[in-house]
Parts: sequence; C-alpha cells; structure tokens
Amino acid sequence: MTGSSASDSSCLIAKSKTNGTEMNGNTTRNTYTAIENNTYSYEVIKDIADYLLDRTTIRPLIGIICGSGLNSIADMITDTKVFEYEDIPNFPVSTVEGHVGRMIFGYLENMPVMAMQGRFHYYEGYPLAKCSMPVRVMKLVGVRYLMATNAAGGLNSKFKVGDIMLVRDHINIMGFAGNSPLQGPNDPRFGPRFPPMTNAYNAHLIKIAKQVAKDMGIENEIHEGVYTCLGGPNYETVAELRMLRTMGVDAVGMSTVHEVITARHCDLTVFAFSLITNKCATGYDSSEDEANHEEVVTVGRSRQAVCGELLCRVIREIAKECPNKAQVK
Ligand SMILES: O=P(O)(O)O[C@H]1O[C@H](CO)[C@@H](O)[C@H]1O
Ligand code: HPA
Repeated sequence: MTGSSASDSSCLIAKSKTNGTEMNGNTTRNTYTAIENNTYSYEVIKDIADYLLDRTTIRPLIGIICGSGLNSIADMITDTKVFEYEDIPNFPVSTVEGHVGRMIFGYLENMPVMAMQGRFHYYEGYPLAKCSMPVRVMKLVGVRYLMATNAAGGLNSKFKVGDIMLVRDHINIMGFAGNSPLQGPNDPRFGPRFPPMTNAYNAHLIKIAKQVAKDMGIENEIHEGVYTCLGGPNYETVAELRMLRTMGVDAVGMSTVHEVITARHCDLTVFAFSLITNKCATGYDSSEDEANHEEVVTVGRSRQAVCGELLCRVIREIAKECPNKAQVK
C-alpha cells in the first residue's frame, strides 16, 4: 500500500487480518493482526516505510538513534523532513523525558540519513520486537548503517562522567531470560532464524571513531567496551552491578541491545556508543552515586555537541569511502 496517511492505520489492520504469511517454509496463519499480536509483520513495516518514502525524496543510507538527552545530534541534520511519531501509522509514541518522538530525514555530511529523536524501551510497556521495530523500518527505507547512541551508567572504574564508550560488544542479559526481539515466527525477508552476533559492532567503524576522537583531541575521553541492557525502569542494586562488573560489563543501560540484534538480523552495519552519564555505585556508602534520570538527561545535554561531532565525523569518513552514496541535494 502506498500513499497511506495517519488516518489509514485501520486499513493496515484490516489488511493484515486477511493475510496468511509464509514464514521459513511453514505457513503461519495470522488470525490476529500483527499489531494485536504485538509483532509487526513485514507488510505492516513495509507500509510504514512506504508512508515515509511517499512523503520525501530523501533516501537515507544511515539510520541514527538518539539516546536520552542526545536529541540535538539530530538537530545537526540539514534539509530536513520531520515526521512526528504520532502521525506515522502504527508507530509507537515516546513516553520518556529526553525522548521527543520525532523521525527526521535529511543530510549529515552530504549523506542521506534518518534519525530517531526518541527510542522505545521495554519498561515503557513495549515488547522488545516493538521497541526495535523502527530498525526494520529503516531497513525497508534503504538504510545500510545503524548508528545507535545511548546514555549509560559507567561500571568500568576508568570511565568518568562525560566519557564516551564505543560499544565493542554487548551482553544480552534479557536474552538469557528468554526475551528477544526476534522471538516468534521468523520472516526470512528480514533475515535468518539463527543470526550470528560474533561481529555485531563493526570493527572498522570503531577504528575510524578512535581516529576521529584523536583528531578531535578527545582520545582520553574515549573508551571501548561492553554494554548491557537491563529491563529497567529501576536502576541497579549494588549486588547487581557487582555481578555485572564480574561478567565483564563496562556500561549499563536499558536500550540498544535489542535494536542491534534486530539490525544485525537484517544485515545492517552497526556502530554504537554510550555516553557515560553517571558512575554506577558498587558500594553502599556512596549515596551521591545514586543514579537519577534528571542527571542522565542533564549530562546528555551537556555532551551532545561532542557526541554529535563524533558521529558527524564518522559519517564523513563513511562518505569518503563510498562517495557514490553521498548525495548532493
Ligand atoms: O538508553 P537511552 O535511551 O539513552 O536511555 C537511558 O537512560 C534512561 C535511564 O536514565 C534509560 O532509558 C536508559 O536506557
Ligand atoms: N543504569 C541503567 N541505565 C542507565 C544508567 C544506569 O546507571 N544511566 C543511564 N542509563
């Protein structure tokens, strides 16, 4: 379906009600709509992608997700076409302070991009597949690279508040408990039933980011490390943080992992970084170390210019490597 509007969302539901879906060789009859099931079928996601593509001539190659307090990264985008989430059919809405709920198409460093000012978290009541559904929309829009940013608590004792951790790897703790954005019937049009995660975070882009950090003179504020996502919304206990540290976690948050799993499933190249907005308390006597979201957003806002510049410069390097992909408006 093309040319749908916000008021057409009932059409999407009616359409998916009548569709049987062929998945992985098995015929799965959708007796409920994909959305009622809290999973989004390929067709519904394609409808969302078409809704966006029908309203702009911009064809993004890079998808960006702005973390808590990091919205202004997307304010650097030029020649924009802005979509409020509430106007996009079947799109969830942002409910968290620091996440405005807007999809912005435009250009960074002459590269066509789309950026989410506001992501979806499990603790908002959205299942993981719904939290990461926009990544599949990006894929169907034509995006090749996912650049995810987040605010996170620093567990590694070397990290200071305001530092940036390039995500080298993650530990999918929610996956340990059997919760995955890929749960349910697999649609091979997105990717395989059992996707590998060995090189989830692109090593070449990490190398580029490290060089960029040197060029910016912030090499002492940049680290590489392992991120984990917990369900939230409560922050962690001291015992939990001590356990995570033992497991090799460097930074803790409540996002990104399911987005990256979804992105790798559909073969997007992934780059991600965490802004360390607070130091995790691994002792009971440090009341000043208690995390709070106000501080997270404040630190995010105070560092978003640096985060934005890092991201732009990495994109500039990508543009140099594939000049035919850069577009002059
Ligand atoms: O990961 P982002 O969205 O940056 O936000 C982080 O900050 C919030 C907690 O303060 C949580 O939502 C956590 O995930
Ligand atoms: N824990 C979990 N999520 C977070 C934190 C934290 O300390 N800081 C920002 N997001």
